[in-house]
Amino acid sequence: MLKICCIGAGYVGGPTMAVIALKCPSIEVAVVDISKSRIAAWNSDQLPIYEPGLDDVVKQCRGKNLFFSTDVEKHVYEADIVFVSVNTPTKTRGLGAGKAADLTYWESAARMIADVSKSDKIVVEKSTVPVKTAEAIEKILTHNGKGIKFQILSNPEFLAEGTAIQDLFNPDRVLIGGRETPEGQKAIQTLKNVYAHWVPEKKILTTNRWSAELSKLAANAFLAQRISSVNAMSALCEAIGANVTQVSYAVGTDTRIGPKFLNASVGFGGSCFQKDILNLVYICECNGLPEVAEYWKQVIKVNDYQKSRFVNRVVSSMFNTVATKKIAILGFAFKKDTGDTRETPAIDVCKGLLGDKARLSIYDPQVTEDQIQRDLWMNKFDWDHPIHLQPTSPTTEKKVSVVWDAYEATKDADGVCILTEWDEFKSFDYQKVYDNMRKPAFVFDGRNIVDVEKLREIGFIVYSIGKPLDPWLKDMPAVA
Ligand SMILES: NC(=O)c1ccc[n+]([C@@H]2O[C@H](COP(=O)([O-])OP(=O)(O)OC[C@H]3O[C@@H](n4cnc5c(N)ncnc54)[C@H](O)[C@@H]3O)[C@@H](O)[C@H]2O)c1
Ligand SMILES: O=c1ccn([C@@H]2O[C@H](COP(=O)(O)OP(=O)(O)O[C@H]3O[C@H](CO)[C@@H](O)[C@H](O)[C@H]3O)[C@@H](O)[C@H]2O)c(=O)[nH]1
Repeated sequence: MLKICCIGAGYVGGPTMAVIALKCPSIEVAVVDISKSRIAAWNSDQLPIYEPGLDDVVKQCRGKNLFFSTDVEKHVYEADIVFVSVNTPTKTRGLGAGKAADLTYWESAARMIADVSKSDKIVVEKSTVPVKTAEAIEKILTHNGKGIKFQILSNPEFLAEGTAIQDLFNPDRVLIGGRETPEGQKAIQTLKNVYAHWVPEKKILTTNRWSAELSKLAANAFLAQRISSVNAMSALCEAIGANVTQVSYAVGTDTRIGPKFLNASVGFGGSCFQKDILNLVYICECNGLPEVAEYWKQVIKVNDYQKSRFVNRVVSSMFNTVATKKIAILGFAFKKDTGDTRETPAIDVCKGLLGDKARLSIYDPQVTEDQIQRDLWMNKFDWDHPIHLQPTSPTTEKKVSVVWDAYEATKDADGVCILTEWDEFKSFDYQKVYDNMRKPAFVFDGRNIVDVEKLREIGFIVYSIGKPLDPWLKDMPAVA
């Protein structure tokens, strides 16, 4: 029986391996992690991540051909194929700080593989890594002096959170990069055979390792660039009275452009886009391409601009101060259908409002108070390390309360900010919300999900990204 081990039981390792186990009953899959609490959660009824459809897949395979364990060395030793899906955060110190990927966890996983292995193995890069990481890892693995042969493949993951199971069941493509030698091609074929259990052959692309590594960074940069482009247009729409939804629809009907990923928002979040673009920028700079680096850097600058523009709108609309005012924050996760808050725009918006001394009442159906409090006080990039290495939750800050009921969050509030597009926010009883708020009552929709006209009829002053401005907002101080 072919044995697979995946190092890293996170948002990628967990769902990816669960789907491999489901689709390949003849393969034994072990997912290992240094975090005891995470593994305990994978073995319980309360999985460590919220992902639609995941519970069902895990329940079908766990204990049969899918196992979660902290015995990292045993499972690596036994495996034929070892996936590495550990954190690759942005470096906070030293060379390349603030841009380059920190490969500490990857390197320690590679050294451990070299130490415990007694048989030949295929090692698969699942984490998103800088170009040429496979080569560097190969050097660590092949210097073990034990004569064991390793083939390193790059197999980047393209799933998006909130739709991970659908994405894994029906991927646009599976990308496998390997050496162009006969041994490299054989390893590619072995991994291809795993995916071929459910992915049509024409969707399994094979390349050399550098192309595979770069394609992952490039795909994320292209996706994020679309969002920054439409967000840049949203600022212009507000200035001239156009409607960004109409503009992006008109633009997206051009089949060369396509309609997806053109929703204006308060900004993109998530653990990948910013980190991977910074990584790409660093690689460009290291390869003597400052103009190319500058081009991609702009995608992040526009994203930061969009978040601060939103905060400025809130403050300027409310008589240029939110000090002591209660602002309800609806949604904290970086997108709907996930409890993940890594790099969520809500962090920057909340910090901006707190900087102006607002009181916040936060509601998100999937994010805990502990997580929110930690996010609001953690340093940049600290969030992307294994959980047990992250700072613990600070003492509760009086200006932030976290509640489990959206109506409670909005009660007696001066303003409401919608920061995640949870479906439930679309079908709210906004009359009830209005009746229980202080007047004038403001709604700032960072996701363009509310019916603006209906809310204005109720009496709200409404700001919606990239939409013609409410007459109230037009007379307010200029927004930076
Ligand atoms: N989250 C996504 O949607 C997504 C999608 C595609 C690619 N990626 C990439 O995949 C990688 C993992 O991302 P993630 O979101 O799953 O991260 P994560 O933080 O959810 O999971 C990583 C896990 O690795 C564990 N770990 C770290 N070092 C270890 C070691 N030496 N031995 C055993 N376990 C170790 C951590 O404890 C953690 O549980 C990153 O490179 C990321 O860029 C993420
Ligand atoms: O039109 C859009 C689409 C998305 N977003 C925002 O962009 C962010 C990222 O969304 P999404 O890409 O759907 O989620 P991720 O889980 O971050 O997935 C991205 O990052 C992963 C990690 O590398 C990749 O595997 C995926 O292919 C890539 O889509 C979120 O804050 C969204 O709200 C918008 O603002 N407007």
